[in-house]
Amino acid sequence: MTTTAPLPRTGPITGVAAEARAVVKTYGHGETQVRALDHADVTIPAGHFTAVMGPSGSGKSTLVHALAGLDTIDSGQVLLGGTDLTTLTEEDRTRLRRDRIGFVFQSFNLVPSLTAAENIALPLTLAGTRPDPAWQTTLVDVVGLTDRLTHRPTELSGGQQQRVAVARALISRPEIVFADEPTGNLDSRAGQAVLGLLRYASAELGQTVVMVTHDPSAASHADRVVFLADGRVVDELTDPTPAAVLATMSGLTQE
Ligand SMILES: Nc1ncnc2c1ncn2[C@@H]1O[C@H](COP(=O)(O)OP(=O)(O)OP(=O)(O)O)[C@@H](O)[C@H]1O
Repeated sequence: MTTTAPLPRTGPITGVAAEARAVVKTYGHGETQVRALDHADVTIPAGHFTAVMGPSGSGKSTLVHALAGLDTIDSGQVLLGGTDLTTLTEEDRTRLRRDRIGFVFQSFNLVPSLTAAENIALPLTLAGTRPDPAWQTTLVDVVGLTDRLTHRPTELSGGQQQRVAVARALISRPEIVFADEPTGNLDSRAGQAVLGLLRYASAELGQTVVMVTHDPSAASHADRVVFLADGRVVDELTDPTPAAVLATMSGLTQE
């Protein structure tokens, strides 16, 4: 990662980027019904790097999908900036995701037929706009892909593909970037590089980042970790260390 020049902040570093209020989400019906979120409350501060942890099945993905407008909820409120997502139509949510949110997935989700440069620019291409050349150059430099821009995903390592995905998530300077297990398919060195980038995006660019992870060491890169159990936020840590995250996780029980 090249960090020579100071970079412009992408947004405010104070205030609230997103909020879930008393969110309930159930799947299925009758006896097979599962309450994935059970009055979950969380506040995501703008410009911070927040990690979401919790035992398997505690509702992490469901919470992040609700915050990102990927899924509807049964009751409660989800706010992104000043927008209440629960009042939006499907079409408006789709547009909001495209225009205001960046995503990084465990499985990279790059378009195989496009080069790294084209993948990075894709959110803007889809929105009918073009990247700001200076910002694109800066991002490509930050993620260390300057000499890989004409490569297609199959010609890149997993770590390089995920760095393309991080640049793609940042290219439109979204209000919030959601990363769902971004290091889950990477070896530890490539994982460290991706975590370093997310941390850099937040600390140096003012980017709000929310990351779901199972890994205490990954979570310790965040400013704050929120812990879910049984569909609710039950604890949080500020300036986490891997040991503190592990200790908190050990104290959580899941049916
Ligand atoms: N589409 C679905 N249909 C039915 N049940 C679901 C669905 N998605 C999630 N669930 C259930 O909701 C609960 C919460 O799931 P969720 O994926 O949010 O948990 P998680 O904490 O992200 O788990 P993991 O760490 O294993 O990925 C689980 O009991 C899960 O089985």
